[in-house]
Amino acid sequence: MALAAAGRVLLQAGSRLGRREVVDGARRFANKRVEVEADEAAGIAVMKLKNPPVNSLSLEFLTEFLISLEKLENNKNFRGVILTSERPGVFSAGLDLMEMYGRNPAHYAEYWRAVQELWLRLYLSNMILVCAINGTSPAGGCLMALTCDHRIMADNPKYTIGLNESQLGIVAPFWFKDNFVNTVGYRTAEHALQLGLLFPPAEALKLGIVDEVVPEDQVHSKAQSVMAQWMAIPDHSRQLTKNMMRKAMADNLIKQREADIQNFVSFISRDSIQKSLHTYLEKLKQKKG
Ligand SMILES: CCCCCCC/C=C/C(=O)SCCNC(=O)CCNC(=O)[C@H](O)C(C)(C)COP(=O)(O)OP(=O)(O)OC[C@H]1O[C@@H](n2cnc3c(N)ncnc32)[C@H](O)[C@@H]1OP(=O)(O)O
Repeated sequence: MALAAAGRVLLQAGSRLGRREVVDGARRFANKRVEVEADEAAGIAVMKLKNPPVNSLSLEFLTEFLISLEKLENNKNFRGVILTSERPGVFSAGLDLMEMYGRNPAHYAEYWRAVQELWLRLYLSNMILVCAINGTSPAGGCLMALTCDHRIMADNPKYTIGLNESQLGIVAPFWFKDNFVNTVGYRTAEHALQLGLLFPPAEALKLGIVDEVVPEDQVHSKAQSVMAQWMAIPDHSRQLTKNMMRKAMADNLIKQREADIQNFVSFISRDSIQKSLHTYLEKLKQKKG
């Protein structure tokens, strides 16, 4: 119910957003931060994250992304979505640090609700989600990929993926942790989460964070062929199976959603946590100079 109500609000906002055009038979919805190439005849859409410079998951990005996803979910002709980055090199830098630094509690609460919504919508999507990870994908970026049914990563040792929150002096919340544990197993997760490890493609493959590693120029063609394989499975049996595997974990967040928001707000508002974020942001700046 809560998801449906949130969806209606998003759709109302969505009707005021976006530009449409038809390119090579595929409809393109181009919001500012998300580009969707929607091939209705094939039943497949490619969603490209487009939030320069590093595809951080800002509140504006999350709103636009959720609107685009909702449009696809509401059109029964669409059965599959390929998630990728419009900027090869960075899939997503994760949650936007500026949404969690120096803001007020009401802003933190609004932001966290949107982050929860992103995870719930992707994790519980009835559509087939294939992630074409064409760049680095730390923390929230990794979480987005973990919600997908199949993950393909570009074979470039410069790219890394994982949940590095610990390195920032923050803590991955229980539902990030649960999604990670269900993907890589308890011991690997315990080790990687405490150290905030980021893994290059070959290691990510060994641990099961990604399902395949392919040469960089083949990520998209591979995503299309994997999608074709998944599309051959009857929707009803695939969807019921997905729901059976995922519902309990999603319900666990849904029933504690408000408490999780309060927990985030009080954690992120602490002086010590704000100081850690400040230090991390400074480090990012220094890396440039
Ligand atoms: C109880 C609950 C507790 C709280 C739970 C919170 C869970 C948090 C989850 C997260 O996702 S936290 C975010 C984690 N992300 C990172 O650690 C990635 C940081 N970024 C990088 O490592 C690099 O930027 C990059 C992604 C490897 C790309 O490197 P590149 O050299 O291409 O770009 P940069 O010069 O480093 O960055 C350009 C520009 O973008 C800013 N920026 C980078 N990442 C973020 C971000 N996540 N949010 C906001 N802004 C970001 C960076 O500072 C630069 O800004 P300017 O200096 O140009 O102003």
